[in-house]
Amino acid sequence: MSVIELDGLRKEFTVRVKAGRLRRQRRTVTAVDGIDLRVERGELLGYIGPNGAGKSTTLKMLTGVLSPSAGQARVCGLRPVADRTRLALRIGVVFGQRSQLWWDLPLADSFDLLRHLYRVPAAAHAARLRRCRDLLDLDDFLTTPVRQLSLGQRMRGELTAALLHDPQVLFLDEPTIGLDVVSKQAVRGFLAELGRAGDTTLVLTTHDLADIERLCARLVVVDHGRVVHDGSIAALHARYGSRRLVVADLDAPLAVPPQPVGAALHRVEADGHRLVYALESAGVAEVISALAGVAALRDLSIVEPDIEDVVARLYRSPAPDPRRPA
Ligand SMILES: Nc1ncnc2c1ncn2[C@@H]1O[C@H](COP(=O)(O)OP(=O)(O)OP(=O)(O)O)[C@@H](O)[C@H]1O
Repeated sequence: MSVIELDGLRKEFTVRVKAGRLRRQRRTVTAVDGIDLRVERGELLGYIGPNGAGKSTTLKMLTGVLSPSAGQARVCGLRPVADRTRLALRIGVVFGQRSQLWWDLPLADSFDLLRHLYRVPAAAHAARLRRCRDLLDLDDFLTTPVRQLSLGQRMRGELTAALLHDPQVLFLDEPTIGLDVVSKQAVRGFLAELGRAGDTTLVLTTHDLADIERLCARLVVVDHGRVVHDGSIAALHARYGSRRLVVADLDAPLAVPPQPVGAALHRVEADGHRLVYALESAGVAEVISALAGVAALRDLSIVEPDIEDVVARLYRSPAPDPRRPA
């Protein structure tokens, strides 16, 4: 059994829109438009899409906050809405914009309350808290009231709070939003460590693609409520033909730049002093040897394909045809 099973999951909202000076008309917004998905134990899944694609609505259905309009969701074998209380013991949730901590209490007291709420045995609680304290550097602010914590400190507290009952699945909605680089690294490092342990399934939605690159072996891209890509980041690059680039700076421009087999001359810059090759079937060595025979090389660098570029191209492509599977 997969940890997450979605079959034709759909959510429609009815909204009232202005139709003239006084009249209002009902309109149906399809936020999630038939999602089929299987996520296995220990998978780290990036769930991304442009604004309004239906990511949060999907997470809300998976965590029992919203009922689907059609289709089915199973998380840890449970129906998220009908079995919400039992599900709460098996999942952890971190929503960047919302808190599950007690605002006026010191962070440590929130953790203690959560221990009682989830009925975690004292020894197991202490061991898990110790691990989070070490990995997330919590000790400096454990006695600080939550409302006085910085955003980065609070997020580290939220992650701890979501994990103290040892959930099978952790849902994270924009966990690094608004964090500085150091806090981002701390959060990503912690999640990577959690992923390496292999027991917890992670579902991560984010607009920060560096989160995905650092953490997720599998990427699901949604648009207009439908899945438009499901696979690795490498598969996404392959699908959109993004290639590694070799940037060669020359002492002097060449009248005829070489054309190594398996690499395309992508751009000529700096009045011919810089040649940029896109690798197709050739490797970096072939480009270097083709250049070394005819030019004096001053510098050489390799530019990996940029996930931001390829995802932007995917977001700009036309809306998926609802009659065709992604
Ligand atoms: N409660 C609601 N009532 C009406 N429409 C809603 C409601 N919640 C979401 N929607 C609509 O459903 C669509 C999907 O919204 P959702 O918040 O799931 O997108 P998202 O992918 O999480 O976007 P973002 O990246 O901006 O957070 C949007 O068109 C949104 O306006």
